[in-house]
Amino acid sequence: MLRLDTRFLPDFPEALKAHAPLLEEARRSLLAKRKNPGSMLGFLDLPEDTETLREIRRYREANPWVEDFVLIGIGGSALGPKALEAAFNESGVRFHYVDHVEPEPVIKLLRALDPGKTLVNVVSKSGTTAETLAGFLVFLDWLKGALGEAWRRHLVVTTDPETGPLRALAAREGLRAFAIPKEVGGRFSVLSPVGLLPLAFAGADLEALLMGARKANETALAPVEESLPLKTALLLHLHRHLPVHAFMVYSERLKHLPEWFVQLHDESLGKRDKEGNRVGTTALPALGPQDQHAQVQLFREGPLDKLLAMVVPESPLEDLRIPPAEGLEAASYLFGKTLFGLLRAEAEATYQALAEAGQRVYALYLSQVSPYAVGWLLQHLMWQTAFLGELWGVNAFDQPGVELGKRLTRAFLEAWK
Ligand SMILES: O=P(O)(O)OC[C@H]1O[C@](O)(CO)[C@@H](O)[C@@H]1O
Repeated sequence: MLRLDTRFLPDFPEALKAHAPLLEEARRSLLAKRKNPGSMLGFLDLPEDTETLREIRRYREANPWVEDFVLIGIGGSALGPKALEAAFNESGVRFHYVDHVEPEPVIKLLRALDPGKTLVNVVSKSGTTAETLAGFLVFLDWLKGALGEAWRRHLVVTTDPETGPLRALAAREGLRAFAIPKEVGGRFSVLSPVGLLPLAFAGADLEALLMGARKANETALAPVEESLPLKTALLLHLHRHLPVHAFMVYSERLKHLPEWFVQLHDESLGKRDKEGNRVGTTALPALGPQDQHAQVQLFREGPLDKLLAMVVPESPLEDLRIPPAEGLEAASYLFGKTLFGLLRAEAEATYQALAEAGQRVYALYLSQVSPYAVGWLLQHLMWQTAFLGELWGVNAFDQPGVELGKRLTRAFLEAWK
């Protein structure tokens, strides 16, 4: 269950009424694109794809020997699985993310792994990303060297259904490959095999995750006053003059979720609009309670240049009572309380303190950090982003601004050889 709280934004209900026609139009124009090839709205259909889910389950069951899972991918090809696996790993399979090109951690990982118990999953929609290909080449060589002809069983590819170098390699070598549907872009791919395959090895409840995402689809299509993603999109739209959008999550298990959100928000919405104006707000990742001791000072007394979203769980799956101890009277206010009670109190206190400071802040309450609620939250945020693309007049599904850096990297590598 996901619930929006805007109690510190008393002007919001009026604004929602006033902007209902604008929101209706944004939704209508988004959905009108749905059937156009290249509209990249395939993420809306992923929660219904039970066939892919079955295929992934069968693959997982056929490979019970996996003890270490190495995911090689970057950006949208890594951030979603990383966020979800950290929250829902029930299997004890160890996960390693090669979403960088720093040699020392790669060498350390290669030395620690047993190739016979390792599954390498290379994930890239395009199949051309330099960091991913570099990591893949290193691991491919390692698998071949250690396992001889058996290397194929230790490699699984997640890529475009038809095109790209990884798809071609998989076809030539007869490798097991899963498809990221054509109409699904990297940062919208967490509920495709990009996320589902690693999560199957993590033993997460994939059904519940997708069920939550289906609920988000339902609320996105609901009348404006009940449509959660239209409402949060409006909150961001009304505050677009504030340069920073802090996304603060009160859950250790969801500690990587803000990183996933940063890519979703910044890469989708930070661009030129149709008139050539620079558009976008900067998502700032924050974690509670840790960032109460790092960023909240700035949030309280620094510039009033932020819209803050706080993601707060309402109940724990399990809780732990804080025991008393003699001689530590300074902590007596904690005795007998629970860890979750403290977490909730801290989230509430920060929420109120930020509102009192004059920051614009709202909360998204998660019934629990469960696959269902988190699946709902992820799909909700993808809808929010797609709606904002309409409201801000930008294509939320491309990323022209990252191409020059890629071309220059290649030029430097060639010049330096
Ligand atoms: O999945 P790919 O094609 O390797 O891309 C990885 C990431 O690189 C980008 O294309 C550009 O940063 C992202 O949009 C994407 O998530």
